[in-house]
Amino acid sequence: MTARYILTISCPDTVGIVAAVSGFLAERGCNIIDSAQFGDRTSGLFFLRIFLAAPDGGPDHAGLAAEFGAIAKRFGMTWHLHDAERRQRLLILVSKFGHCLNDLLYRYRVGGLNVEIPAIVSNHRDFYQLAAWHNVPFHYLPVKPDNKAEQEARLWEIVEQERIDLVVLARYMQVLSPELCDRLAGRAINIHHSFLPSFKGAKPYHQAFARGVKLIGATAHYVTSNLDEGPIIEQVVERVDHTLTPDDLVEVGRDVESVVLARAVKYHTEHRVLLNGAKTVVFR
Ligand SMILES: Nc1nc2c(c(=O)[nH]1)N[C@@H](CN(C=O)c1ccc(C(=O)N[C@@H](CCC(=O)O)C(=O)O)cc1)CN2
Repeated sequence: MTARYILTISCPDTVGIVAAVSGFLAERGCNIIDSAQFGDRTSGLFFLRIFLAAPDGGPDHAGLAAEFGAIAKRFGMTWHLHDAERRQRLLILVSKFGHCLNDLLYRYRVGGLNVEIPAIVSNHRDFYQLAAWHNVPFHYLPVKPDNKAEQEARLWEIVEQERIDLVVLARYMQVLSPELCDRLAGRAINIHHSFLPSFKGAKPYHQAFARGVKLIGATAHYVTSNLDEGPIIEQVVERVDHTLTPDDLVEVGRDVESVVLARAVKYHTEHRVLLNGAKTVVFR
């Protein structure tokens, strides 16, 4: 079967990057199936994503990567050559609200996400049966006032034991420590139930009700030690009005949160998201 890869690149912007990369691929008989690029004039950085097919009998993954090194060095690239067929391994974290977890598990079941989900972790037992129904191991890791470090150590053990690529905070209502955020930098995505930067922290729907907004939304972002400040991957808004109570806003928000988180997980696991400082470039 023809090997397919996704090449992602970021580097200082200059003339000749696309020509050099496409020339490298053409010389090796690689076919470009899809390509997208962006030059950020503010940061002076260039971003490129190429979905490619390599010829049978040509260089394998390691061979292509080794040969690409010279070009990468010439342009000072941060780059990755991903196996397009490889399913990323997800760890889903959840607390008491299960709509995002339920949505992700259904998309996984019907093949809407090219991933594996070897584990779910929760600080509550509420979704033990949902996990069992989907045949996904469930780990109950309660958080008490004096056990945060031990709880996070056990969480990290699961990340390592299950060879986790991406941690998804699907309404996980515990703040991760700076140490864990550093270990999971660029591979932990949280769904915040507001249209950031509005209404950070806990209870954003009550804040929205009190403010009388006409639009509410949800934001998927990478997790950093600065609460709700991580690079944004996806946002969606929905119109609301004066007739809706806080509980009504929570209900409207459930659907928006589920869609936003699922899109962000899909974009990340398809290597469509590149970090650009405190922001992202998303090749949708
Ligand atoms: N390091 C980070 N950890 C988490 C983030 C983040 O951005 N950086 N996002 C949160 C999710 N979240 C909002 O989206 C959020 C969750 C929880 C809280 C909070 O104040 N939690 C209290 C405990 C609440 C409880 O026990 O129910 C706390 O941790 O003291 C604020 C925002 C996920 N983690």
